[in-house]
Amino acid sequence: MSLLKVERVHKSYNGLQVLKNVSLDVQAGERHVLIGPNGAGKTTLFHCMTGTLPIDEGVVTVNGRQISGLPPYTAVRVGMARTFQKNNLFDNLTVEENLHLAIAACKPYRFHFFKPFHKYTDLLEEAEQLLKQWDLWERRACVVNQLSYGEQRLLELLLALASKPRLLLLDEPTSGMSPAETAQTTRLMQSMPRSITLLVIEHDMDVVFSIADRITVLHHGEVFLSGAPEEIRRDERVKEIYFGGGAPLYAEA
Ligand SMILES: Nc1ncnc2c1ncn2[C@@H]1O[C@H](COP(=O)(O)OP(=O)(O)OP(=O)(O)O)[C@@H](O)[C@H]1O
Repeated sequence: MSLLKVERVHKSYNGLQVLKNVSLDVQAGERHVLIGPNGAGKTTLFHCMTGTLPIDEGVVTVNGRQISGLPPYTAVRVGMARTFQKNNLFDNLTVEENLHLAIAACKPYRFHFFKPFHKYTDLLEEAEQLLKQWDLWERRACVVNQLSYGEQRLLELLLALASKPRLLLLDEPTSGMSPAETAQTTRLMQSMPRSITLLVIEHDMDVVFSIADRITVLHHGEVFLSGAPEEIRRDERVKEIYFGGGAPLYAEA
């Protein structure tokens, strides 16, 4: 069953056409990875899907509900969450405080000035569970600007999970990470329940082929090819697009 449908989307920046007739179908539970050279239009497509940028033409639906042409909070309401290439964290707050804010933002709370924070037990328990589940419990009292870049990116992923999304869009989740952090983030994506559908922009081919059920290649703003990982791996034209041919897209086991 299709969860996300992008149909014939066009987008230009000041006359420069960046997306041309892009269609994409992401099945519920799928791990769908979007690849393509720098400037192919991948992040722009995320912006268009989430309503961060208006699209010129086309339709985006989640679970049959049209979200294109509507404000970004509509995407959140239908269960979409995303991370960005750059972190959007509160640098001077702790890991735990950032998470508390993210959880609170998704709840219909009315905070009471005289109610001590420790009385919001469901919120605190939810934060504890997420921190333990995703290996950030030991780092909960650290101020964000004391974390490594990789830990900050991991925290941002955790904040996206706090909204209990059914569709999670990750924009280059491993960029700038050490090999150990990349491995940890890959494991995290692999271990997410299938109730969360993943659409991931990724350049690291080891990560791509470790997580993908399906891969879509974007090139010059158009869908060049969409298929199973094996199909993409063997396609000479995809190698050509990425590396000018020659090098393998992914080391054969
Ligand atoms: N705000 C903007 N105004 C004008 N042009 C833009 C803007 N944002 C992106 N572009 C251009 O649109 C094209 C697609 O950019 P986009 O960031 O979507 O590509 P990408 O595939 O995500 O690249 P990367 O892998 O480097 O992140 C590029 O030519 C880029 O220079």
